[in-house]
Amino acid sequence: MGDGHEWKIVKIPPIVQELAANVPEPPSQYMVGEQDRPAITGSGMPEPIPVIDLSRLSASDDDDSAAELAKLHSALENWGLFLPGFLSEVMKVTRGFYELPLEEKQKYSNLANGNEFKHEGYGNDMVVSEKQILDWEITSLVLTRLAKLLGLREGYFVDMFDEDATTYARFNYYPRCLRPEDVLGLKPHSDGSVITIVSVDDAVSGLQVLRQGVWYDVPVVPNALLINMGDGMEIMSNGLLKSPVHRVVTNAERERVSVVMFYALDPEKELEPAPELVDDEKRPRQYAKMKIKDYLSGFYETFARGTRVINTVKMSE
Ligand SMILES: O=C(O)CCC(=O)C(=O)O
Ligand SMILES: [Fe+2]
Repeated sequence: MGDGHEWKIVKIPPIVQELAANVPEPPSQYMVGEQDRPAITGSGMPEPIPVIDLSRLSASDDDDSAAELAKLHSALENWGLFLPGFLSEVMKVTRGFYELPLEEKQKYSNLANGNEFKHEGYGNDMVVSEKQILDWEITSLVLTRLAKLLGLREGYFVDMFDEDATTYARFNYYPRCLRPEDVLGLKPHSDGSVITIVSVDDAVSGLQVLRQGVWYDVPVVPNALLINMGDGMEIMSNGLLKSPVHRVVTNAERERVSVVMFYALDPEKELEPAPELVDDEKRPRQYAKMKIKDYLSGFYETFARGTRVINTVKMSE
């Protein structure tokens, strides 16, 4: 995750997109073992993944926002993720951003030191940046509400994202695969971020989430975003919020894409439960302290082996 770590790659695999274009059947190393075979369609849902209205969530303290906060709480307890009622929200946040006073908007300026042009930021040529800022606006709103939900100071999580915090975008492309029952698009994992925003393919499903040992399909909602908790949030919340294990199955008929924004902390910072959420009697500390950059380097290694780095910092009961 852009932490400057260099990876020793044992063998460089072929680019899957090229492979898919040239060979009809996936080679054997892409086939998962018998016990890991993906059921291409997940099980029927015990209840739908909630759609949360972010504008209600941000309303001043009234019944509406309390009800929405309760809904968010149960979404995260049950799924670790939720769908923000999105399109109208983006319009609102966009409008809100442009309505900010000039000096506020210029905090996001695409000019460094007043004269060096950056690719991202507010200014005359603001192409990529708009979405980035909106994503961050949404992320900080959610982080504020999560802090409140956990009984922390509202700015608790937002303030942890200092200027060295890393935002990392991943563009996933899953080619068509003739053996979807044998080949996964993305192995089961939880994200190493604090929070992740996913813009999923608006037509092709594939993302599945694990809940109590059962895989469920995350439904395709056109133009929707999906927000999920990452390991950083599970650790900082001392396990009160869970970072869901998810995977992507392949599809024999259609290719699929997704764009994922991971919000992670400064690699030099330590990751550990918020002291306010640790209580030696009622809720002992569940995770040991670890430097973010060590966590992230462990992340890639354990991901490659199909295990979870979070298990390495879990305290034994
Ligand atoms: O493709 C997706 O829907 C999810 C991708 C994902 O989980 C990831 O990139 O970490
Ligand atoms: Fe993920």
